Amino acid sequence: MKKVILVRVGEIILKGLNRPVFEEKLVNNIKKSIGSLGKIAVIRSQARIYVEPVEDEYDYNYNEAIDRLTRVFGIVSVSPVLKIESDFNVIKEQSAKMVKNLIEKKCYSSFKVEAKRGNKKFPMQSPEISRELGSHIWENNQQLKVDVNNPDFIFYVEVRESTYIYSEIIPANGGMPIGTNGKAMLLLSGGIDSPVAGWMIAKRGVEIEAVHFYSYPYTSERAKDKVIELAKILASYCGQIKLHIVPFTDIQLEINDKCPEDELTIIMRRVMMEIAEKIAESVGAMALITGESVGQVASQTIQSLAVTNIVVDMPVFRPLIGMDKNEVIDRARKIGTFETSILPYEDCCTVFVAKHPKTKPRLEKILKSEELLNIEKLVEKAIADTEIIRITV
Ligand SMILES: Nc1ncnc2c1ncn2[C@@H]1O[C@H](COP(=O)(O)OP(=O)(O)OP(=O)(O)O)[C@@H](O)[C@H]1O
Repeated sequence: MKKVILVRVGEIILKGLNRPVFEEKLVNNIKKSIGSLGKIAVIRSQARIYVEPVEDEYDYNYNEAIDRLTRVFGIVSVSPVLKIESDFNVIKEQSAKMVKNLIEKKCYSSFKVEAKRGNKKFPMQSPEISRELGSHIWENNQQLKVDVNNPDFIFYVEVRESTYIYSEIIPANGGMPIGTNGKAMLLLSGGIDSPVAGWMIAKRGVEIEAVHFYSYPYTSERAKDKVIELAKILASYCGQIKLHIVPFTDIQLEINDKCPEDELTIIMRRVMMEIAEKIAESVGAMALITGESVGQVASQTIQSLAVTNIVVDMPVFRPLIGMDKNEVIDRARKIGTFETSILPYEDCCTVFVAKHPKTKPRLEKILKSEELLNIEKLVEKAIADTEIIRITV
């Protein structure tokens, strides 16, 4: 008898001839995610993946493994499953026991059994298994009634070489396995939006690195720790993240000193994009990601986004572009970044900020203001002094 986790995959099933490549990536990502929990095998079988201990009765941190698997992109759901011998007496005994445990924890009052027979050597057919097992479960748990139309829970039995019994299907995030869609560079602030933006693109199988602009001493060590914490939460989905912390103070002081006050934000944003693109190129990332959304703040009008965008050649992914703040907050809560994002530490964007920033900047005017700057060397120095932190779970 083994405590197994049944993993269901989503979109990669549609990948036709490329499917094995995607599956292999997913299996590797699963191994990386739970490898530290013990001697656990990851077995591919038809459209499913089984995560199971290498030895019978082997004890491992089952709940932690389930939790980690629900974060691996490419998985649509998981089920905690008991793998037992394909012998009907064993199936009956273990099923009645499993249901007893279940109804001690949850107040269920009705159920039905759904059986699937994959092993044609097994002497009973699926409807007979469902019927016989249903009545055995009921005899041992008479507070339950059978309801085939609208049961409180379904008890699943899959008879293959071995038999798998379970009742729970835990939804995961779906998406594509990380590493199947190239690499992108996330501009990660300490706010609510950019961690969600990074999560959404990572979900599509894109490996993520992150760049954070840090204006010490105008922003504190704690602001930096907060960004590291956000990157750690993202790494719990992505496996690992390389975080580039760029010292931005000298550049901000130069912009603050030489440029019109109402252009500070837009010019600062353009320099950030330029630096992020340079770092992205140096690590083989092919796109940038930001947490911008149309109309959210002055620097996110269409005119501002256009003036920001034009400074880089790489595609800029803005997955939140059409989302309302509330929708972003909901997502941030679900993925677990919200509580960290709202910690009240300042970001470099909030330190040097205009009272009335331009909402409709004109490119010619911005370029003219940028001529006053002498930042090429400062940019080079900021990149050279960038600290790299490798974040793993
Ligand atoms: N200090 C920073 N380091 C890295 N990227 C940043 C930084 N500040 C802003 N950005 C990037 O610019 C985007 C827009 O930032 P802005 O401050 O205008 O909006 P925001 O809605 O407050 O974003 P967020 O909630 O992500 O902080 C952010 O989503 C992020 O991608």
